[in-house]
Amino acid sequence: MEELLKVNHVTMKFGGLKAINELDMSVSKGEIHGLLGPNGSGKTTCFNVISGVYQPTEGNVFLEGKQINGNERYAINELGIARTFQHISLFSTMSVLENVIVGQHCRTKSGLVSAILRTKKERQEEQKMVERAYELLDFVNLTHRAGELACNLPYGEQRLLEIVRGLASAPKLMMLDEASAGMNSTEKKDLIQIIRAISQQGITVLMIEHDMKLAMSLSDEITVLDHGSKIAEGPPADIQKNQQVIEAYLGKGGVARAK
Ligand SMILES: Nc1ncnc2c1ncn2[C@@H]1O[C@H](COP(=O)(O)OP(=O)(O)OP(=O)(O)O)[C@@H](O)[C@H]1O
Repeated sequence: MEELLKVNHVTMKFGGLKAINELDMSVSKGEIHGLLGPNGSGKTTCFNVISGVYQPTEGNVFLEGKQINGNERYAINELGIARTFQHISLFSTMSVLENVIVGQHCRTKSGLVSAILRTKKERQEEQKMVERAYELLDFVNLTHRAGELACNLPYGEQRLLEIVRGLASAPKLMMLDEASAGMNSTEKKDLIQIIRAISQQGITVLMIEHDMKLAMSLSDEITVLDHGSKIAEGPPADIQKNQQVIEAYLGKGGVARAK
C-alpha cells in the first residue's frame, strides 16, 4: 500500500530524557493504524512531533514524501493532518457549531480584506461553511447540540466534537489521542462506527488507544512503543501474541503470574 506518513529515525529529548528514541514508523494510505504502549512510552510525544507541537531533536517526518517537520502546527494542519488531544481541547465558550466552523479555517479562501468588507464571495463562503459544519455534526449525531456551548456537552459528546472539528479541516490523516477515554460502552460502540466511517471516506486514521479490545478490533496495523522505542509492529493478530508486547504491558513478573 502507498505510504502516507513516514516517521524517520525520530528522537525527541526532554533534557536527559529520550521520550522517543530513533523511531521509524510508516502509515499507509487508507489504513487505521493503532499506536499502542504502556503509560509514558512516548505515544503522545510522537503525536506532538507529527503535528508540529514539538520539533524532533533528530530525524524527520514526511507526509506523502514531503518533509513536514519544521513547519508550524497550522501549516501542518493545512498540509492535511488533524488531531484530537488526550485532554479535550475545545473552544469551550464557543457554540458547538462555531467549534466546527473554526475547524474549517485552514480551508477557507477569503482573505482578511474580504472578511472585513464582507463581500459577496465572503458571505457565500460563510454559508458553505455553515452547511458543511451541519453535515459534519450530523455525521456524529450532534446536530441537535449545534447551538449549545461546547463546555455544556457531556464528556463523550465533547470527544466527538473534537473529532469533527478535526475532520472540518478535510485532513488526509486524522490522529486520535485516546478518543475512547472516559466513554461508556454505548458511546464506545458509536465511536467504533464513526472511526470506521471516517476510514471509509478515504481518511487515514492514526490512533492512540488504551482500550485493547477497541484497538485490536479496529486497527489494520499496529505499532507498539515501550520506553520511547518501537518494540513491535504488524497486524493485530501478531501483536496480541508478541512476547515483548505482553511483557511491556504486564511486566516480566506479570507474565509469569499469568502463566
Ligand atoms: N514536555 C515534556 N517535558 C518533559 N518530559 C516530557 C514532556 N512530554 C512528555 N514527557 C515525558 O516523556 C515520556 C513519554 O511521555 P508521553 O506522554 O509521550 O507518553 P504516553 O505514551 O503518551 O503516555 P500515556 O499513555 O500515559 O499518555 C514520559 O516520561 C513523560 O513524562
